[in-house]
Amino acid sequence: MQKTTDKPIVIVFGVSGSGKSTIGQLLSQHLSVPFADADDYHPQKNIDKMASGQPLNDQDRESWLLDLAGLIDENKEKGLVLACSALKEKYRKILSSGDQKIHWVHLAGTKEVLTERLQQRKQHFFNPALLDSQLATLEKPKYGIEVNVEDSPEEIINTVLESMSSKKSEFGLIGLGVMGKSLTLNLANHGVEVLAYNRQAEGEEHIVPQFLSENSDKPNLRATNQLKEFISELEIPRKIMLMVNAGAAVDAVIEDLLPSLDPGDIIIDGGNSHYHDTKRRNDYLKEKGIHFVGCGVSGGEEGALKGPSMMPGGDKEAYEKIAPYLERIAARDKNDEGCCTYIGREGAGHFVKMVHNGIEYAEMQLIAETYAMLRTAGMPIDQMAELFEDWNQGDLKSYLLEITADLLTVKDGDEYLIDLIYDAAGQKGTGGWSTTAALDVGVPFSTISESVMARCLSAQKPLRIRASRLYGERPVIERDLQTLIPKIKQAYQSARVINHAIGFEMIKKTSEENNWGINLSQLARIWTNGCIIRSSLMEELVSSFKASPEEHMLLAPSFVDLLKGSRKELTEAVSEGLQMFLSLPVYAAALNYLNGFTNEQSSANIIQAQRDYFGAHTFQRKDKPLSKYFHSQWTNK
Ligand SMILES: NC(=O)C1=CN([C@@H]2O[C@H](COP(=O)(O)OP(=O)(O)OC[C@H]3O[C@@H](n4cnc5c(N)ncnc54)[C@H](OP(=O)(O)O)[C@@H]3O)[C@@H](O)[C@H]2O)C=CC1
Ligand SMILES: O=C(CO)[C@H](O)[C@H](O)COP(=O)(O)O
Repeated sequence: MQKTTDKPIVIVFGVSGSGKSTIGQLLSQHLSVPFADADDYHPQKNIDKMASGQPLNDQDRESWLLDLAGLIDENKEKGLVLACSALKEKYRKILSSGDQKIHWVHLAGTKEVLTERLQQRKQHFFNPALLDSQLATLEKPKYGIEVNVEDSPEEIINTVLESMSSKKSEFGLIGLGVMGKSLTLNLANHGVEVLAYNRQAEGEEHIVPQFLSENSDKPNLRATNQLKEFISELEIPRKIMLMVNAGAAVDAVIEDLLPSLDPGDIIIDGGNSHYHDTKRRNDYLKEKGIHFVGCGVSGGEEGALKGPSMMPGGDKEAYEKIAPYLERIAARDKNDEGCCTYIGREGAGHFVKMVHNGIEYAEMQLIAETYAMLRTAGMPIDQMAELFEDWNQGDLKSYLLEITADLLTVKDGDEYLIDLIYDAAGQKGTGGWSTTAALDVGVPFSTISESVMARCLSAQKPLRIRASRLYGERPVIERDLQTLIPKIKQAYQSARVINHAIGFEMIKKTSEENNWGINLSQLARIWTNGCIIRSSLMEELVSSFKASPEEHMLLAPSFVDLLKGSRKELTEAVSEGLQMFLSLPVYAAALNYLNGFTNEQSSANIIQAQRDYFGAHTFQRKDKPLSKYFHSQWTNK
């Protein structure tokens, strides 16, 4: 993270003869910060080489530049003006490898002026004949400020000070919706000079002025509804995060930006984009020299403000440039590390966010099914809120359980608000996309796909009303809550474990297929805080995947013990719920997965025989090598 402090770090750079030391010393006096001349930090072998008329090569410069980067770091509180040639971008990259914001001042002059200055120098080790080589080496940056060496020192100092006081923003964010507003404030609260943009759509003209007036106490926060201004007011390379709706809006914003961007600029898509779209955008922008990072963000409005979980993927080089920003605003794990890690190439970041949401869908549905069982068995809402609150103190602790306990306490007049909410679930796509993606790699995904289907079925409310009238009332079967509650608690715990195993298995398989190298333990770590599926189970998964990264989660001894110990309760809870005519698709899917997963002999021999019977699809035999395929004539008729 480039931190801006009262004591700035300024690097005055340019070829020999440009006056770096003179201007640097004057600047240091004006800014009241120490001055250092990079030439004084050259090892003797470099000085000798230059004095003998030989130019330094990159290898000669590397350790010198690293020493200078160390000097900058040592001075980050005191500030520093450093005079240094820093002719190439890669040298400047080493100098700016720390977390300090650097003000770059380029002293530029013509060859004639510079030659004349060098010829007037006395007792200096530089050989004027090397000027040509230095001018050829110089790569002018697109950032920082360029001043003319022919101006007087006073004029140069004034120009530099003026430019430093009218600083551009270091990070841009597009889309001041629910997430964009919170992320912008999060960045600003962490000292980032952030500039936000929201289009001036009809009826939305108030967004930018209102946002600014609500946050007028933050001097490092700016906002505009003029795209041109937004682009020109960002430091180069530009770092622009999009928080707009997934799909066409992301492409539209990219197209609007492209004509004004420069090679090396970085676009970060923080929305819930489809990972195939992210790969496509990655390839498209790469051709144009623009870096693209598809970054899953989870935590909702509050998480985005106080610390979300961040899942960046795509261009690793670009990620490294924005990592300090993302890691700084991310939630902290229990060891105070940021809940943000590079996930993998292409759309890997958005892929894991999509599966995160799949796991989220099923976790939400499990709580909804638990509510349905307890409610049907006669538990009042207030007691259920207390029960969930109690469960949330132990092994079942999770953000989703916590908010459910809370939302069950909310009343509207005399009624619980939950009883007034129309029971048709919405969805924006990620759960369904993850189901399709699971089918692409052939991974069983039943808890998650069932949770998507449950939302689809819930949305058919008018049809359900008619059907319920035709099929009649549910049977009223007396349930003893005291015996049912512990059963459901164990069933809930085991179904959650199975659901997580299904989600992580899908990530493992897809990562292998795409050669993304996703580290499941690290992924679980960044999901321990900030995101919607954070839980104590997730904490357990960090060490479980670390111990056996290649193994199926349900083969870990601790989970084998847990599921063996609660299988009976899971079966009984599902059975009792079904007898109450309740729809429990995710509980049932979890149980069916467990039964299928742990049965050595499945019934798929029948499927294979049927396929071969009607379609000559062939089959393998248990009593023959699996490399051989057989076909039978089958009919005895
Ligand atoms: N809400 C949540 O909990 C989470 C959402 N996400 C994802 O983050 C993204 C943003 O979500 P959220 O903030 O909730 O959405 P909002 O609907 O609140 O905000 C969307 C923003 O996108 C802007 N926008 C939409 N279309 C365009 C366009 N064509 N050109 C320029 N700007 C456009 C809107 O501008 P205008 O106001 O002018 O319409 C608005 O600022 C989505 O991909 C979402 O799935 C991710 C994690 C959590
Ligand atoms: O990404 C999220 C949380 O992690 C969003 O809240 C997302 O919108 C939830 O998905 P849906 O709207 O389909 O329920």
